[in-house]
Amino acid sequence: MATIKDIKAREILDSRGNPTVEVDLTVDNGQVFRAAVPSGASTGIYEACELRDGDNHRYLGKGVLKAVNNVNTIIKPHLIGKNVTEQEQLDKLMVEQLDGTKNEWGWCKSKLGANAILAVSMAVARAAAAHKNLPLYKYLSHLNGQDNLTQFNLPLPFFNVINGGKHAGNKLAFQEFMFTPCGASNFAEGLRMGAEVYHNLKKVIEKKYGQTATNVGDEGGFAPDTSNPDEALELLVEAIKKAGHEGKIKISMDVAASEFYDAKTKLYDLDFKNSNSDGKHKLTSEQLVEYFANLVSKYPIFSIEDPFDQDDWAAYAQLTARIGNQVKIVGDDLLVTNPLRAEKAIQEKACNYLLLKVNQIGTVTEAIQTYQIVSKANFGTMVSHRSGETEDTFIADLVVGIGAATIKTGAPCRSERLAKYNQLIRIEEELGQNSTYGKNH
Ligand SMILES: O=C(O)[C@@H](CO)OP(=O)(O)O
Ligand SMILES: [Mg+2]
Repeated sequence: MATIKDIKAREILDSRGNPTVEVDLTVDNGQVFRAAVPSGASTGIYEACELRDGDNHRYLGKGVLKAVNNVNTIIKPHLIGKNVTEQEQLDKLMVEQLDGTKNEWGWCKSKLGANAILAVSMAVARAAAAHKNLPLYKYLSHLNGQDNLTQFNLPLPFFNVINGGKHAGNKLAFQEFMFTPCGASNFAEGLRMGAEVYHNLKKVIEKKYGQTATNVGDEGGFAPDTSNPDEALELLVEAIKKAGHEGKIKISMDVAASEFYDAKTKLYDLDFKNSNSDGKHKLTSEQLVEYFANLVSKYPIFSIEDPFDQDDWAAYAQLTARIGNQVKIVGDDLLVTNPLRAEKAIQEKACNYLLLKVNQIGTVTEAIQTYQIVSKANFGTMVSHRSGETEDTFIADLVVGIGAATIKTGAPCRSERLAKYNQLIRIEEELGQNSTYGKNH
């Protein structure tokens, strides 16, 4: 048995220079296991609570000293002496007994903070994996109810190379334009192709808009000064051709439409970042359905994430009925990795793919639970980073461990993104013949 001897939380900075929570968990033999939580910018309103301090002084972003203090003074005394292999019980103890806050969508973690709870939850999983002498992905596969697997799949990576929405200072409404090297023969080759397209995209953008247009957004993607999604897609198609990977790549978008929906008028403003807007780019849900159907007929599109606002269930169902057999309709703000919202989406046939972000729900146990719920309904799952990231690589092991088919963790540049992609390279190398790539997406 490996028991918890000490837990220490601290405030560190994420990739945007905002405070976030990191935890060091020490077990009885003296080994220390570390975990850090990421933070979103286009956060869904139904996500578990990310506890932030009231102050705005020390940094541009608000601090997380309350969450840190909750780990050090409330969670720690209750976890000391507990067995690290009891993930589910420990997560339950933190969520239900120590926190205990609930809303219509279940445990909302607003007392201790999902950021406080998750950092501990992830560190517990790392400690248990080490105790069982397993790489983290194999231990997470055990938590997913699959013991002694010998064969693992490496996911298709989705590189976010053109940034818009809340993640960039251009006028592009859609937040992310991604591509995936589905024609690669393994993950390492896929990552190389990713970098090749990325570098070619830089040249294409430079030629079209000039040197200053190659500035990057929060996730390392370029942020050219266009407001037109079609134009962004054309740039990507050209870069793929230029890199010589035509036919081997598919494209995905995260529209992050909650960011530009007006609940009063029920309109989506595709020009929401343009202060000189003539107001001509406001679309109804029905018009947006047509818009997406048209894009799907023109480009090799794999998935569309958050095509509508997080409460526009009817529009989701309409789009899924219309093009859901050709493309994945991915729920991020819609599902927020929440078991109850996942069940509602299944019932209403609102989408067919889960975006899984561990910090949206706040424990490893609940994240896996949501994955299992959607998997039973034949949804696929894309594991995801946040726009504010750290060097923690937990999600790379998670995607392989639970067997999710796809992952998005930004552009193939910037270390907080590459930390995850590079960890996947290592896992693939370790598995050797026992790995496949890009299966079951
Ligand atoms: O919307 C998203 O999918 C994410 C990650 O790319 O962004 P954020 O972390 O800002 O919510
Ligand atoms: Mg999203």
